[in-house]
Amino acid sequence: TIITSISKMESLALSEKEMLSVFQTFMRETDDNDGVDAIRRYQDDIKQDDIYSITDGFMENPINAFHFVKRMHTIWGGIISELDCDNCFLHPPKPLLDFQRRLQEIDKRHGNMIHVSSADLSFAALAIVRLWQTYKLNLSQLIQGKILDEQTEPLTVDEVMYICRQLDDDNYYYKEIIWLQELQREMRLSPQSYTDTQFTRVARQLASTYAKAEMPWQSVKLLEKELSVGNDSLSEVNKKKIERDITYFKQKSGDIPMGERNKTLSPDERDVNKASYEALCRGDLKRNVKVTSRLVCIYRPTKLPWYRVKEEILNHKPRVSMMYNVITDAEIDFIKEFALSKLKESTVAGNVVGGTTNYKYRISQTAWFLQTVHSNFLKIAKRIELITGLSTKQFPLPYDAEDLQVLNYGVGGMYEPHEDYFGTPIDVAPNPPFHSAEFINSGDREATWMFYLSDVKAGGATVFTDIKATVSPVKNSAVFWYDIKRNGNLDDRSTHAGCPVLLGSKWGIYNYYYNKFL
Ligand SMILES: O=C(O)CCC(=O)C(=O)O
Ligand SMILES: [Fe+2]
Repeated sequence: TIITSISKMESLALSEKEMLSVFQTFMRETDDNDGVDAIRRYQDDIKQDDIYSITDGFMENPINAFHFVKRMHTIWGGIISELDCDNCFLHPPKPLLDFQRRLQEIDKRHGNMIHVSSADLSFAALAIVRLWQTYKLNLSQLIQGKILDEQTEPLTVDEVMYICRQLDDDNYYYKEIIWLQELQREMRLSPQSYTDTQFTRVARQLASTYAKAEMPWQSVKLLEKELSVGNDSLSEVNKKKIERDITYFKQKSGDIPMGERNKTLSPDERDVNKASYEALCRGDLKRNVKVTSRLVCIYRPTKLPWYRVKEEILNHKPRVSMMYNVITDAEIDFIKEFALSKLKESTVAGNVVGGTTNYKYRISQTAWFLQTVHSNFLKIAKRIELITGLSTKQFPLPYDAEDLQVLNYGVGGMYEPHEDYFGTPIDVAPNPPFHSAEFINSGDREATWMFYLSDVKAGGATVFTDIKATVSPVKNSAVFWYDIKRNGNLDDRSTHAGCPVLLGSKWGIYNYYYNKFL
């Protein structure tokens, strides 16, 4: 899926401009008598201004990204499925075949990305909810297209309803109700901007959600209110629909004794469990002064007398440090460019779930590189070795260091709390991209190094959930920590996460070093 990398989406936006131009050619070469109206009709949906307004950084705003994914899926996806329809055109005219061929060329040139699926759209919608929840965004502003101080196109009623349906599919009724109520409130502030059918749809969805949350008497109440408020403006058809719903929900309420109609809404268990992690992501948790008063910055010596690194010690047990100015802008530019076309969906590593993608858990794309792939990679591996004192040897086998992973996060991209160690010997159940031969006798991941290749405008911190530390990405720096104790035991205080990216495109290079204990 495309939404797992912001930078991939930026490339896709370039393809869209080319798609528009071949569509325009198709429009010029055909007319109403060619029997291709099914495609020509899309002319009205395509807003050239929207396509041309995409400039640098556009996709770094999740609302923009959502609008874009929606357009790619519904409009371009619609055109593509018309073109791919085998029985629709018995004698396809030449311009149609040309159009089809040109789109395929664009697709091929840009890495086969132009098919944006309904799954992409659903993930983008859920990303908006995740960001709202994690960063406690103001929902009214969010619906109006505003995140922090960035204003963009508002979410349409359709889009909010779509987001609500995604919540519904996952049984997140509490959140769905909050969203629907906010939407209803927005709409009532300027009723003239909406149709009575829109009001009816929102009210009926809200009623149905209340019923699913086992409060059908609330469904009755709010629909009755909708009838009285909208009395003059509702069409007969919509009134009928609402009346029918009222009868239905009254029946449902009938089964529930009056005394038991005091249920109130409460947040979903799944969200309650995440509250402290989310507070860390916002930087809202204060650490114990006993711990923080012992934290210092040092010039960390290396084997080279003239090379010292600015180290900010963020925690002692286990040691977690930020290292400043350890990669140059030139190296960063090279590596991003080098990695972009090789990015693939990130998998969740480990012996148990190894090699699987899980979009509830991790939303990013990764490219893996041997150090020898280019001198720049070898150079940064050597630098890490110099600074940490850990061996980064890859050959001869076994590895002391894994391949370098270049990573770019997606829309609302994150990596939920986890440990980097495997906990069991890696050669037991190796999974791609791990190859058994390289890891036999390597041991387990004992330390993690992560370069930040970008600043992140908002969100995207690396947080340690046990020691309660929040590390905000700073371009050119790196965070370094130990996952295994000196005695070789796994250190469960190393649990950490990459928080959802709110605004920006987060890039990193990750590297893991092996002990020989297991
Ligand atoms: O991106 C981050 O901040 C954390 C990533 C991480 O923990 C990992 O890739 O293992
Ligand atoms: Fe990690």
